[in-house]
Amino acid sequence: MQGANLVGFNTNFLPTFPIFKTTQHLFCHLKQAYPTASSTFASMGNDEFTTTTTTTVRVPRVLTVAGSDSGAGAGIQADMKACAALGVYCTTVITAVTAQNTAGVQGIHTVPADFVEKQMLSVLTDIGADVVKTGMLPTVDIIRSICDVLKTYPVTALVVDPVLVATSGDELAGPAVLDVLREELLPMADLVTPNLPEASALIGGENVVNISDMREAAQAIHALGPRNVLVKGGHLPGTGGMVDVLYDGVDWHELSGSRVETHNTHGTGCTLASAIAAELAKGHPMLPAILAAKQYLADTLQQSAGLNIGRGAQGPLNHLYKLSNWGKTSTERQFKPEALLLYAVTDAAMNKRWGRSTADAVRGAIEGGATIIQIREKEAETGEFLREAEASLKVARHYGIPLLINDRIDIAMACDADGIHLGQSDLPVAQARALLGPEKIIGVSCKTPEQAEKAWKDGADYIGSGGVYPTTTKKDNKTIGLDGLREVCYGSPIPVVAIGGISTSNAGQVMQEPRPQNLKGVAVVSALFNQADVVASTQALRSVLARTVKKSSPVVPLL
Ligand SMILES: Nc1ncnc2c1ncn2[C@@H]1O[C@H](COP(=O)(O)OP(=O)(O)OP(=O)(O)O)[C@@H](O)[C@H]1O
Ligand SMILES: Cc1ncc(CO)c(N)n1
Ligand SMILES: [Mg+2]
Repeated sequence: MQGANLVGFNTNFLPTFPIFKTTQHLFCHLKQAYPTASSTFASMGNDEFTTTTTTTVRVPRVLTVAGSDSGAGAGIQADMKACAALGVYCTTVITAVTAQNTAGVQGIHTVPADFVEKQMLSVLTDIGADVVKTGMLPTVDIIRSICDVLKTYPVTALVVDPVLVATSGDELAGPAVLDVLREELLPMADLVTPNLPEASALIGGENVVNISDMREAAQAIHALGPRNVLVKGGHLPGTGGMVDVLYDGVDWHELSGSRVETHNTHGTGCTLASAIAAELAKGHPMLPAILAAKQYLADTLQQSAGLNIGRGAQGPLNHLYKLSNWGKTSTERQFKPEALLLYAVTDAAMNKRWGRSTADAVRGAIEGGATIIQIREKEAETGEFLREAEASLKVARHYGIPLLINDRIDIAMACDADGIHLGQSDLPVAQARALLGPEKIIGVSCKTPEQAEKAWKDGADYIGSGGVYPTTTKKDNKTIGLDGLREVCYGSPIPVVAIGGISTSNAGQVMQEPRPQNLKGVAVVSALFNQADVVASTQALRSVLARTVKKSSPVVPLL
């Protein structure tokens, strides 16, 4: 993940943005931020909210006035998805229907200005909008209609993305609209977001090809009336960093981030402008809104880099990657029950005793044939645990072996581990799933069939069951024996890994036939890590398992 860094941040900036235009608006935004607050706000004369203690949730609203992209990468479709991803309700006024895909624009059908106005009135007289964002505005009449409507129904902020040309190079609005854009719409805007060619067109055709040009262009566009100008650097030559230049009438801010190597950049401009509109609608001031939007765009670009949608040069983003992570569902990252065959659980004290780091222990176990790793850390402080987890994850990723974190969901999330292992008294599975999303692996320790059934119903991916034999690794741990293990296996259909006192001498017994079909392997600590040679100890256990679990062996090759 890379973030947007701010160069030359000026603290005078924040109060100059008129996000809270009236006291009334301030109350609205406070109410928005604290939707469960009761009638305090109402008693301050704000009749927009209920006067009883009933909770009313006021949803932040963005109205996008833009063109439809049939390929759904840019335009109205990008705007809706970006707003949805950021938790904002997005209404849509369509100015043109484009026949468009990842290769370019094949046709444009413009909506008559009076019908654009009709759509705007439908939205504004009923649902209303906190922020209006404009995109493709193909005719002078459409721009004039929008200005007229906005004069009658003013909003908290107006974000203008002066779309002239698509990423593909196709023209979306001719030079005919430039004058009315400059003279009528831009003076009403709180923010205008031209890319380099658009900045150049707005200032009369002078080239904008480097940061110094971007600064000058931003200032010249600011002189046309908008409160803030963000000149986007997506088209800057070179492969290094990405810089957008923001000018607020007083200072320039260079907002930098790293370039994501991807051809999936169709609609980045629309996405950025609507994400800014969404953050403004939530009540954030201009600069924080832009920074938050850039972070969202950077994360989305990163998450979409490997997607393969369409045959054209510029593919779309997965705006909703938090809901559906296409990059992961379609690859080997999905949990495979066979990965439980030889489950290595690290022990910090043991590693310390043998003078090895957790990452070295993990490497040894993987090289010896471990098929999944869990980092279990009972003593370390959070920062140290995270560093150990990150170093171990690097090793595990190198070998393509999943790595889970014991108990600590914060660590698992911070290092983007493959999942988490939870005990009965840890975070409930449902909450862990809500935090980690559908793709991460969640395992739960169970001693009884009832617990196993619950883990399954709550959405766990696997069960760890034991102690099968007495163990010294876990204090006060009840031994359930082989019979207890079998009962747990029959308690649910999800895969089970046996744990507790297992070594080369008894692993064969645990896995012997007849065996419940969902018993997939053994989890071990001491058998691997309380040994002088982790690789050799793991290899020894792996060959015992290979003899008993023949069918599983080919799935995870012995390294
Ligand atoms: N490959 C990339 N990696 C990181 N950030 C990018 C990349 N491409 C674009 N951006 C960022 O995306 C935003 C939009 O950039 P750009 O200048 O390409 O807008 P645009 O031409 O209006 O986009 P479009 O018309 O395709 O919607 C900018 O903040 C830019 O820095
Ligand atoms: C409809 C539409 N709006 C904006 C853009 C800018 O990318 C596009 N390609 N299509
Ligand atoms: Mg654009």
